[in-house]
Amino acid sequence: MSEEPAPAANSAAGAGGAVRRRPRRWAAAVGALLVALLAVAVSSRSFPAISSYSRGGGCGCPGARKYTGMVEDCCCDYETVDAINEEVLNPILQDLVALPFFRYFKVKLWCDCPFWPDDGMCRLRDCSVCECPDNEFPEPFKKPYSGLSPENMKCQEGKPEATVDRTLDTKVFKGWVETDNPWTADDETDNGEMTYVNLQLNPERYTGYTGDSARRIWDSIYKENCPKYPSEDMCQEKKALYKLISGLHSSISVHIAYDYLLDESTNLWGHNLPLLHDRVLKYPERVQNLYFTYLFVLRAVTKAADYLEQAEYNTGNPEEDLKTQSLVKQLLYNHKLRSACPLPFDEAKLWQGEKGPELKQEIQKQFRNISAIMDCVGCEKCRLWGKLQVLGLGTALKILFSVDGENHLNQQFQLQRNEVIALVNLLNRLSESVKFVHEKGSSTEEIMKQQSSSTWQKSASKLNLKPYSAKTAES
Ligand SMILES: Cc1cc2nc3c(=O)[nH]c(=O)nc-3n(C[C@H](O)[C@H](O)[C@H](O)COP(=O)(O)OP(=O)(O)OC[C@H]3O[C@@H](n4cnc5c(N)ncnc54)[C@H](O)[C@@H]3O)c2cc1C
Repeated sequence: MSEEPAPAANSAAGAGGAVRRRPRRWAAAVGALLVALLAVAVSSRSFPAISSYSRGGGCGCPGARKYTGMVEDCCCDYETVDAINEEVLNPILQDLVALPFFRYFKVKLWCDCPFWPDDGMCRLRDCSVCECPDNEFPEPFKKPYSGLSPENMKCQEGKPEATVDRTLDTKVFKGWVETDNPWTADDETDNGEMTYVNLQLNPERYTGYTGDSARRIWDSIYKENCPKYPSEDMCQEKKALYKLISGLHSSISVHIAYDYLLDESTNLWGHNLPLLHDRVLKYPERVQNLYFTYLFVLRAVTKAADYLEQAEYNTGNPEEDLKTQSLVKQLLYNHKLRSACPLPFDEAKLWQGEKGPELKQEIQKQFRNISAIMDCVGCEKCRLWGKLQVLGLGTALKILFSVDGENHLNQQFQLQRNEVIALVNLLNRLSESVKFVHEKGSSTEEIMKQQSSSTWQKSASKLNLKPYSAKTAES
């Protein structure tokens, strides 16, 4: 696997503006215009259906797939992942996460960073999370009448003054237990500081969180907790941890590109395909790691099928709850999925050597650290999704590695309600990323190849504008 080149300065991210800088309106306008032009160029092209896309020639001819064959270290190929994702998994997951059981996530949002002082670097309203009033929860989640007016019944983004009652009714957790997850920092049992968030009202997208603060988080994760050694020096297990984090990172970048603030002055949101290219597509390894993480989490979900099938999905709304149960079953036992990709990832190959138990403890500690670092993310919405997705990964790790001698889940195996919510939402996020990369990947790459600096110069001269430079900005 090739080493990644040093990161280039990202013009697309620059168009969104750096943290704490005054926006340079004309530069932002040109940037937004170019992004919008590219988005139109790409979206006006016709995209073949999965089957013809998969059939592209294997000789570098137009239409050939860039990613073919087995996803590295997994047991399923790219073509199958794309087809199954689009036809089966993505539609089920999209419906599932919109249902009451899966849309409320319990999270401690205001946390002290255990490693360095908080340096909130978020500049957008979209960075902050809408915490939902207690009376928006499903019936069994409710505490007795709270006296809030009907206006407060809906969670409204951008209303930081909205009263949030954080009292929780422990009956909510009926049938669900509070158990420790050895893979994550112990966040779940401390109910007093938890709040419920409606994930549907807080989509993961561009927030403007960037610069030193974000960089420090990723640096600390990669350098201290899952370094990428040269392949030959890296054992399977450490390689898997690196790939999981890198795959998650790719997915976060894809979501930023998918839902980006193209023009702040008109509040225009849309796809930022140059950003997708610069942060993900340009590095094949990042795409590969995204597919790896998706298959890893999918394997965890299917491995826990018996447990998840029998879990209680009670929110006090029988119709919605029945739908939840039915969709969970469709997800777990879909025959197309089971026959096309019966074992997405083979976890039995890990921890086999003499040093297996020792290694497991070491990697568990590193992952717990990564989970604790999420408290240092300086943007509330990024922290919410960072915490949810790291908990989802921790849950996948717990499922895959809580096994008896026969590699079945051991008898005492239990999941918390929040772990199940995190796991399914994470799978949905990854599924969305895989879908977007599959749909837009090759055309974006093709256009980016053709797009040279001359395009920029042409567009800039038409508008009688020059590309951004510090000098012109100051003058
Ligand atoms: C937990 C977390 C959640 C976030 N959520 C959001 C969000 O919801 N919305 C938002 O707008 N911003 C979010 N951010 C910020 C976002 O991830 C970027 O850090 C930010 O946009 C700046 O991007 P960048 O181009 O500097 O590179 P970054 O994405 O910060 O990457 C830093 C460095 O890591 C390496 N790298 C990048 N991608 C990969 C990969 N896939 N695998 C391996 N190495 C890689 C590269 O060397 C790169 O230079 C989040 C950050 C964190 C830490």
